[in-house]
Amino acid sequence: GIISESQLRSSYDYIVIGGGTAGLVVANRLSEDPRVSVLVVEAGPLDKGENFIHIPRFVGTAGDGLTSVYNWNFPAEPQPELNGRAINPPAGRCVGGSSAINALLFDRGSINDYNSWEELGNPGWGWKSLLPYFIKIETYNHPPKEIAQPFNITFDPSAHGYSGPVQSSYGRGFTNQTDVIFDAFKDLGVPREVDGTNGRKVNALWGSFSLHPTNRSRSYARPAYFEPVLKRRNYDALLETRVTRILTSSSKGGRKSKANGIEIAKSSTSARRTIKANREVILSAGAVASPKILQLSGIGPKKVLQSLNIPVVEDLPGVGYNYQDHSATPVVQPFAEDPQAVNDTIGEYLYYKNRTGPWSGSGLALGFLPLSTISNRSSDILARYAFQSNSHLPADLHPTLLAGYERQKQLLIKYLPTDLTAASEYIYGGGAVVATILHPFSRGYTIINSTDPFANQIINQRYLSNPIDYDVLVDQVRYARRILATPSIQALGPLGPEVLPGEGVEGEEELREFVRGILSTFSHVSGTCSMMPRQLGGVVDKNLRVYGVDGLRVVDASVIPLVPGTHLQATVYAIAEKASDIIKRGD
Ligand SMILES: Cc1cc2nc3c(=O)[nH]c(=O)nc-3n(C[C@H](O)[C@H](O)[C@H](O)COP(=O)(O)OP(=O)(O)OC[C@H]3O[C@@H](n4cnc5c(N)ncnc54)[C@H](O)[C@@H]3O)c2cc1C
Repeated sequence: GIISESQLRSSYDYIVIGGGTAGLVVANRLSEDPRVSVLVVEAGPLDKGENFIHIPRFVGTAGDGLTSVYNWNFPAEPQPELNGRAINPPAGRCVGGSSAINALLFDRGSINDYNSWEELGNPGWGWKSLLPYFIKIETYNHPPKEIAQPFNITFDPSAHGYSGPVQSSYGRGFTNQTDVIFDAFKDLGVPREVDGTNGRKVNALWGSFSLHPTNRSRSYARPAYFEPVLKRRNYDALLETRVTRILTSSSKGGRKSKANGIEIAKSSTSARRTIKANREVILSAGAVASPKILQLSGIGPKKVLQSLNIPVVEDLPGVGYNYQDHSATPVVQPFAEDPQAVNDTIGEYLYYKNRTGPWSGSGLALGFLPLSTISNRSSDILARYAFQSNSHLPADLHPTLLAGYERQKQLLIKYLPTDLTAASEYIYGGGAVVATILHPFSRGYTIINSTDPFANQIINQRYLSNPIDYDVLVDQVRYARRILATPSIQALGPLGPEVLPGEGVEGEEELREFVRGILSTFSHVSGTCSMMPRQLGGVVDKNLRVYGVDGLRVVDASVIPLVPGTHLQATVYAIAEKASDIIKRGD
């Protein structure tokens, strides 16, 4: 159960750092064996059931801005390619982590996305191996006839799970704007897929939400994986406590280190305390915090550690590097008066009456479009990428990281021309098309510049540092305009003039300037403790074990070596379920 510091045992078999999306899965599965003891340490509190956590109408608002209580508020570096703007990556800071504040989209990437993980040197991580785990996490609730028929919501029953912890369903707030983008895609010749969760995550398709099917509140790691097992006597959760360091000792004649516990603290000034791990420490602090904790523990790029006088436990240049994210550009032609603008008085009434109406959410009609669909210069873009020099990369990049980027490049060049890999995602609502780049070529990093665990780390996403990303983003904006210009969208009218990028903003350079001013994050940070061979800059092996340190694994979004063309939560849950099986087997 939830314990106070005074109730801590002096040791546990497994210690899980971070009670977020992945951490709560691992703690749940490991504690299924009553003979082992499990401790989860989470920095944040339990949420208090606020509307902004639970009601679809308000999703996203908990992650907004720098003031939200359940957001880490990590400050990032100003980005030279974004006119000096900084984009702070939101991240959940409560039981459930980012699954408690995300935008509820519950989907999977394409076959190619996961097969490329396997091809990066990770046997057992392709689509076929992951599908059983995608099925295991999910209870899919078919859309009822009254919405499935008028909105033609199709699905592939064989791709879904029906008894997993996470509820996947549709709200009841459907309007004629919900699926109008499908009509626009028809106008543009984009095909419809039956279901994007069966590995064909391309073209026009419906997406469901991580939403409870009857009370229409968020289904996240807390109700799915935490609450049901809290009574287990071998499961302790310590909240509002930060892990400051992983403790290691030398073993095997001093040649290899071993993780044997953690250090914790309530605040920067409070006394530190240590807890022993008899078997393993599992690091699940998320893609921003996990590399920081490794670096604070002496596991990371030697140069960074030595500059701070941190004793080097293991020189791993990849820790904090290969930082990837999805970023979005809106194109807006607003309604003179939006006929579907949410009336909150009616919305609230319907939600509390019978969980219907606009507050209950809907389904999402999405476009996941291949590069050749959104761009008429796709082969030119890929050819230039293939023959590009490394001048856009930091000059002192470690050779293993270079080798890893090179291998990722080969895979992107192999898959981006195919019709089973999406380059951009499109969503429409309220006069706006939001377009998101799914396979960016730029790579960033996050490194510590203080030995104080309570100090901020440097987060430099290096958005658009690879100039070829501009071409994709500019063409993605042009294609969004084509969507808005279709007869289907125009018939929704009366519409005002385009406000973003704005009428007359046409030339390549003008559109680049628009992108610099508007690009925002889709909060899909990944890659910072990549699962890859060590010679490719990897941090963990295919069993998610940290290279060179026994008894230590990373299980969260940071192990994703190449960001998939999808929203990340289902993928993170699936990784954590697979990891739990691996840990139980002792592989
Ligand atoms: C605003 C937002 C919107 C998103 N929208 C979607 C969406 O609609 N659909 C989708 O599929 N994905 C979405 N995502 C992405 C998805 O939610 C995340 O990729 C996923 O939840 C990450 O899981 P994780 O386990 O890696 O990290 P998290 O779930 O973030 O868990 C990490 C946990 O570790 C804790 N922690 C960190 N440091 C310490 C420390 N030192 N000591 C103790 N605990 C610590 C944190 O408090 C947190 O609880 C969104 C993400 C965000 C932030």
